[in-house]
Amino acid sequence: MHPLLPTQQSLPLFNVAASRRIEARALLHTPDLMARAGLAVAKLALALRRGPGPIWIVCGPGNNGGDGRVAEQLLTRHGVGTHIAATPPEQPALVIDALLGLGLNRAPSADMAATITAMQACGAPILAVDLPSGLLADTGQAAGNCAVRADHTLALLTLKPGLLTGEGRAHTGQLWFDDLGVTPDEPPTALLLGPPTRPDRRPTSHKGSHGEVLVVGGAPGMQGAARLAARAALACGAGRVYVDLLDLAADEVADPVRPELMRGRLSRLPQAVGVVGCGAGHGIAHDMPGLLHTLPRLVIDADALNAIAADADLQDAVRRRPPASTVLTPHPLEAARLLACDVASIQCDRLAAATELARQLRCTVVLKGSGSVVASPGECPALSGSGGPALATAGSGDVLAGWLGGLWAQQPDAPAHAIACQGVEAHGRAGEVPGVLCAGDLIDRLAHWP
Ligand SMILES: NC(=O)C1=CN([C@@H]2O[C@H](COP(=O)(O)OP(=O)(O)OC[C@H]3O[C@@H](n4cnc5c(N)ncnc54)[C@H](OP(=O)(O)O)[C@@H]3O)[C@@H](O)[C@H]2O)[C@@H](O)CC1
Ligand SMILES: Nc1ncnc2c1ncn2[C@@H]1O[C@H](COP(=O)(O)OP(=O)(O)O)[C@@H](O)[C@H]1O
Repeated sequence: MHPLLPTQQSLPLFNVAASRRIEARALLHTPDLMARAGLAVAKLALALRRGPGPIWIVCGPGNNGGDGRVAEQLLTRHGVGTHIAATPPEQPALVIDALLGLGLNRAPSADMAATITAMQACGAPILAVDLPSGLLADTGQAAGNCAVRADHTLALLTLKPGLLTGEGRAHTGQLWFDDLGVTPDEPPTALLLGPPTRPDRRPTSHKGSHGEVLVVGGAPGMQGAARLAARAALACGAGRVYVDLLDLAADEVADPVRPELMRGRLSRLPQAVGVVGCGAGHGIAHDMPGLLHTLPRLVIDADALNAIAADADLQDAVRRRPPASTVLTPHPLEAARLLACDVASIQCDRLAAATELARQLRCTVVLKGSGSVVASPGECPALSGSGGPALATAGSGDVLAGWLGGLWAQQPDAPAHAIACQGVEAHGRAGEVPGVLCAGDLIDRLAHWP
């Protein structure tokens, strides 16, 4: 067994209803699923325990608790000290959280909440069985005020989306997976993104082979955002990158730090990939009809999203664009504006929110944040398990938009969904560093990744 992330391949994710169906069919020919689950838990517990103390196993009323009890029997048979109770032993070497799993259907009862608090306070590392108790498998939200913050989570039978999006990453710790020898026999609810690829660069290629990007944004005082996007597109390998800085005199340089970048205008670059909205302010609303009408491939971010949210005609213009030609990259607040709701409504079910926005505007949506979601009409939604708080800094979203533009310039025939999946995963993996990653440094890491 090894930690799941970063994944070496794309993996299917299943919500509660699908996991239940898969489990029911598997039990017909594999009745010892719980024995397999308990064995997997016991093996991992042996590897993770710290110190000579007993392993504290907290078992709930359902099959999640059943997995814990099987693990307890196996560990005892192996000569390992165990303690099954709602209260801790002296100096436990590990806590196995088998209180609540897939069957969580309401906020934990007061007794359970007290046990969760005791697990958290006992000082030993916590291994959650299948799901951290109190975390909803479909959405990654806590069902009540408290959910276990595990150091490790061993997902069993299926991987659930809530382990990876919403608050999931804050509760699961290191993620492990055992499929219990069962191959899922139905389509996934979503896909966990595998390693991203980069476009080939043929030995005989020239800059004209790698496409053009036009970044439109950068109102006065916010030019950095547009420049970050343009630098990211350049670092990604786009052949030529132009910047249309709003309200900057036409003879000023695009970017004093990167002389490779050029000034450009929509009228001269009707075939470029547009990356629009980064640091654009309200002024971008005026340019949006022309950009939406003209450019064959568009990545729309930040203020351009706000302009669309505020204008039904622009929303219609987005919907009328050819299929698979538009990517929107909202963070949760921008998504809330586009769906006319609040951030909590977006975050309480990120997969559903991204899918609904993609349906309404008939385009690809990247809902950013921990566990970014890529949703497009007619596609299985994708979830990224990559990225982390090092990316929670101004400008990292501009870098993503520019990187997507750079990828698309080099792969003009690729559909929006494929570009978004490649870019989101590359951006997340490049952003996995301790501490904080400034946006400019993120571009360097992306350029040299993998
Ligand atoms: N079957 C197998 O072979 C396999 C099973 N597997 C394992 O089974 C797990 C799923 O088991 P499960 O369906 O029994 O659900 P589980 O999470 O144990 O909880 C249900 C119980 O909790 C209760 N309850 C719910 N919410 C509550 C709350 N807030 N506060 C208090 N109580 C609450 C609920 O009560 P009720 O709603 O009925 O009142 C019910 O009694 C899965 O996660 C995995 O670990 C896998 O290893 C694969 C093989
Ligand atoms: N905690 C986190 N975990 C994973 N990714 C994150 C986290 N915080 C931020 N990010 C990523 O960083 C980027 C931030 O984008 P955005 O909010 O638009 O910032 P800005 O507008 O400042 O560029 C998104 O791609 C988002 O997914």
